Amino acid sequence: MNAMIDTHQLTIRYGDKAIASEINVDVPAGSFYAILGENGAGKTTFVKTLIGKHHNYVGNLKVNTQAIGFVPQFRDISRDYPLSIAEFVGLAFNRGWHLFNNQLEKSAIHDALEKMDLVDIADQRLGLVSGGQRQRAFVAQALVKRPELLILDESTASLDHEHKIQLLTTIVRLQKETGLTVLFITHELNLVADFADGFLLFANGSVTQGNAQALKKLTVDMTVTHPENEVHHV
Ligand SMILES: Nc1ncnc2c1ncn2[C@@H]1O[C@H](COP(=O)(O)OP(=O)(O)OP(=O)(O)O)[C@@H](O)[C@H]1O
Repeated sequence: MNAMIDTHQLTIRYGDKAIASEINVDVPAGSFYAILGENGAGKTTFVKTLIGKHHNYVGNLKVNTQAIGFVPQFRDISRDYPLSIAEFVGLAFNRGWHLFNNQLEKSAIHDALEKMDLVDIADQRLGLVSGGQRQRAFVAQALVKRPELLILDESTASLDHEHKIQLLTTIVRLQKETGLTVLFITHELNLVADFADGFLLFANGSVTQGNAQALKKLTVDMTVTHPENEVHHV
């Protein structure tokens, strides 16, 4: 299968300090990969490198698409945020606050809203909807330009269990139906162990790649260590 992401002896740094060294990974196109590791292990820096926002690295990095949707970890949306969900999703076209989207853009916005099950509430203000609906809107905005690679940075972290499952189910359905490649940064192995095709584990300055079976084993091992059932320290 074609690789979506392919690295060879990739070392990512801040200044002179290596955050992750000699990374050799190969993420197949169309797969769902969990990105795992403790706080500060380098996951976010790795994805910033993939999307071209972090340039301090040596070695080889190939990302086989320019069409990348990224949902960052933190977004400050207060209750008085003025835009509706549809307007927020339309910001992907970068027209600032005056939203005059053309027909093609409008249809792409509608598509993204549909994919994330947001059509019925598209006119509601983003600041006033539930946390789960807001996360879906963030993902919809990342989908507007029809990416081939979708990267989510802890998108389920703030949600209750039911909404975590709902969001993930939608994303996995999209991945299967459209051949999207998904990188999902998470601390919750239990959440992804049943359907991820593989994982990249950031630990001790290096990265280990594993398949679905290895992820299940890792999850069992970690759940024994962390009986609260949510794994925060890999
Ligand atoms: N702008 C920066 N300058 C210098 N060092 C940084 C900068 N941003 C992050 N770091 C360091 O790089 C390391 C990796 O951080 P990164 O945010 O990539 O980790 P992470 O695995 O995404 O963590 P988390 O799970 O907390 O989001 C950390 O040690 C962090 O302190």
